[in-house]
Amino acid sequence: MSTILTTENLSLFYGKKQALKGVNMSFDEKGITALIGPSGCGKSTFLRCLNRMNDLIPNVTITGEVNFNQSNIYAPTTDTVKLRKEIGMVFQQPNPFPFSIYENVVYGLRLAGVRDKETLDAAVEKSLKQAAIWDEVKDRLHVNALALSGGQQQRVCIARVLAVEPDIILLDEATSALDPISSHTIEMTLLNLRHDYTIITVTHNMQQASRISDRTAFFLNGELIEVNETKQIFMNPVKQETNDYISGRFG
Ligand SMILES: Nc1ncnc2c1ncn2[C@@H]1O[C@H](COP(=O)(O)OP(=O)(O)OP(=O)(O)O)[C@@H](O)[C@H]1O
Repeated sequence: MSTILTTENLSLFYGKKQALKGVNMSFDEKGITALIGPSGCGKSTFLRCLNRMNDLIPNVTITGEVNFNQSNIYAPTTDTVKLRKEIGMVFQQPNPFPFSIYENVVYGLRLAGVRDKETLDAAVEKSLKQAAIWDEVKDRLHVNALALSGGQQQRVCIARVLAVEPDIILLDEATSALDPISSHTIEMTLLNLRHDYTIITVTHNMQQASRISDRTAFFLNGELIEVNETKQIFMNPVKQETNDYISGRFG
């Protein structure tokens, strides 16, 4: 299996406060990695570093490297719009644009200048099928996406990311605002997508991490404490802190 993404000595400061401390981590192509750890340990901060979403926050200083396909995404020449297509992101709160389902899905393609209706139609069908929502919406593609349920909106957001054919999908607590049935549907969707995409997901839900992820990384106070196959992390962690966390001693 080949490595798609690595972080090297990655640190991040919000003003003077250090939120990430020299994180070294590598991600193989395909499969799901879950990032777990107590509130405030830096999981979301780390995730946002992977496609430069922290650039949008004032007073942030980042040191170290994030290498994607062998080049550092923090190089001044990086095209961040292109980067965020290659490394797409799904957020905690479903955030469809106030347009039709169809226009949400083709948004990135239109921005990239795609105009051909057949190409756009095909992308809509393919992405909505991949996001496991095609059957529910195929007869109302021109309805406003905001009219859908939260779980459906989140799957439209996943389809919007998929439409631009990313290599990596980042999810920041993407099911935590949803009801259990919608969460389950998204989990099933991710389990199908893991064969074709590299998926990195922040979750507070340890059952979810153990159900869906291939690898799990445990963070504490801005440090990566341990990363390994999910079974190993939950059954036989190497570090005492990991053991304490997964056995519910803190967090
Ligand atoms: N925009 C920001 N400005 C200043 N400090 C921030 C900002 N975002 C996060 N932090 C701080 O950085 C630390 C790490 O936060 P982060 O949100 O990455 O943790 P987390 O593990 O994802 O937490 P949670 O599970 O609660 O979402 C926390 O102390 C947090 O207060």
